[in-house]
Order: sequence, then structure tokens, then C-alpha cells
Amino acid sequence: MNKLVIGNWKMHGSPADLWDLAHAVQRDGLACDAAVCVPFPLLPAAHSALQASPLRWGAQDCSVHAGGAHTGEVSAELIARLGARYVIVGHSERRVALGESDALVAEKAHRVLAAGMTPVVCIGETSAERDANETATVLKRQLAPLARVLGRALSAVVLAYEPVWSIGSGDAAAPGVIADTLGLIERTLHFQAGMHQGAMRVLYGGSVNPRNAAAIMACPGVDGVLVGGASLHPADFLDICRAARRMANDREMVVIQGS
Ligand SMILES: O=C[C@H](O)COP(=O)(O)O
Repeated sequence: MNKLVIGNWKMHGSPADLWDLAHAVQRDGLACDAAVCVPFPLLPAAHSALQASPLRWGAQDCSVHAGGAHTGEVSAELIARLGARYVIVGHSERRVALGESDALVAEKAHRVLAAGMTPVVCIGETSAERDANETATVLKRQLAPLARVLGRALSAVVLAYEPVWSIGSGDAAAPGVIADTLGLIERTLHFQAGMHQGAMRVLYGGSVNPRNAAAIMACPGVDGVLVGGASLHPADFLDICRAARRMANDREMVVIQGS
């Protein structure tokens, strides 16, 4: 499976930024599966700028409702009509600031799948939870409703492990911590949903940049990265994509040499 790089622009960006990124991709090529998740008002511009590009686009949230009288909400169906392929759900910035529950996040993931897109479901512990040795408890609690609501469709989800203490800090989790935590996630998914290793894509997110991307993507179980700040700079974003492509090449060489 190719590595996947997803940029999360959060509440940043403009149509001009999307065209800059599109031109950079056209000039340098895109070396892996990649997408950029933009604020809702930028989705039409993403459609215009990226429709002829290998770079996909998506949103950062959606309504838990399919449609109807829900002022200010944006349904997954409306997002899909703008050509989006991915929708991030359960980002810690929403869980913390807006009190989004694990059950709500699972229902939103269900809506995204029903609209024919891929949910990128974020999970991760805060620094207080990590210090209190509660990482395993938190991750199991966050994953449980997903397994319950989605059942077999869980394998169509992209999971993003984002330790909250790492987001925007400049300090990515150490490769050993990432590998250990992804192992824990894998065992939890096996126990809760009967899922086997590699059945779904699992990304790491939190202070990923062009300097640490290769080491992070070399961690066992890491299928790609969810990138915040660095995704706002086309050169950095494409450097991370190149690191992802090198990983795939290295693996292909190992398979060929070992076959
Ligand atoms: O969704 C992306 C994450 O919040 C990571 O953000 P960051 O790369 O700026 O730390």
C-alpha cells in the first residue's frame, strides 16, 4: 500500500494558496497518495484548482445529520458534491473546544462513508492523560464506538493517531513511542473489531515536517502522516510527499531483494 500524506490547513488558506499548491504539484509531481483538507468555503476553489491534479482534497469536519433544518451545519453529502474524497472527523481541536464525544465522532465517520468519502478519524491522548498512564484507556474508549457503529466498514476508515501534546508543539512523538502506540491500537482493533494488521490505514500526526517525516513513516505500522503547519507551505508539503515515496521505493526494493 502506498503511503498517504494528508494536509490539514485548519482555519488557514485562500484560493490563491490552493492554486500555488496546484502549480507546485504540476511542476514537481506528486510522489505518493496525498490530499489537502481545507476550510468549507475553500472546497469550490479546491475543486477548480485540483481537479486535474493527482492531489485530492477534503474537509475538516461534517455534520452528524444527513440533511434538514440544522442551521450552520454542512452535511457529508454537500461536501461530496464538491468533489472531496476525505473528511477529517474527531480532530482533538474539536473534541477539546467543542466537546465532541467519541460516539458523535463515530456517527460522523458513518455519514462520511455513506456519502462515498473516506473519514480520517483522529484519536490521541492529552499530555495529562499520558502522564497519568491513561493512554491505553483513552485510545480504547475512543475506538470502541467506531467499531460498534461501523462494523465491517471500519476497514474503509483512515485512522490518525495524533497525540494532543505533540500537535503544533514542534516536538513530534519519538519513533519508539509511535511504534508502541500503533501496536496498542492494532491490538485494540483486533480485540474490538476482529481486525487484522494492515486492514486499515493508520497515520501519525503531530509536528510532522520535512526533517522528521521519513523517520516517522519508517515506524512499523505507520501508513502515512497527517500534517498541520507544514502543509501550508507547498515546498514542505511536497518534501514530505517525496519522503513518503522513498519509503515505498525502499520497501519495494526489500521485497524484490528478499523474493
Ligand atoms: O491535523 C493535524 C495535526 O493537528 C497536526 O498539526 P501540526 O502538524 O501543526 O502539529
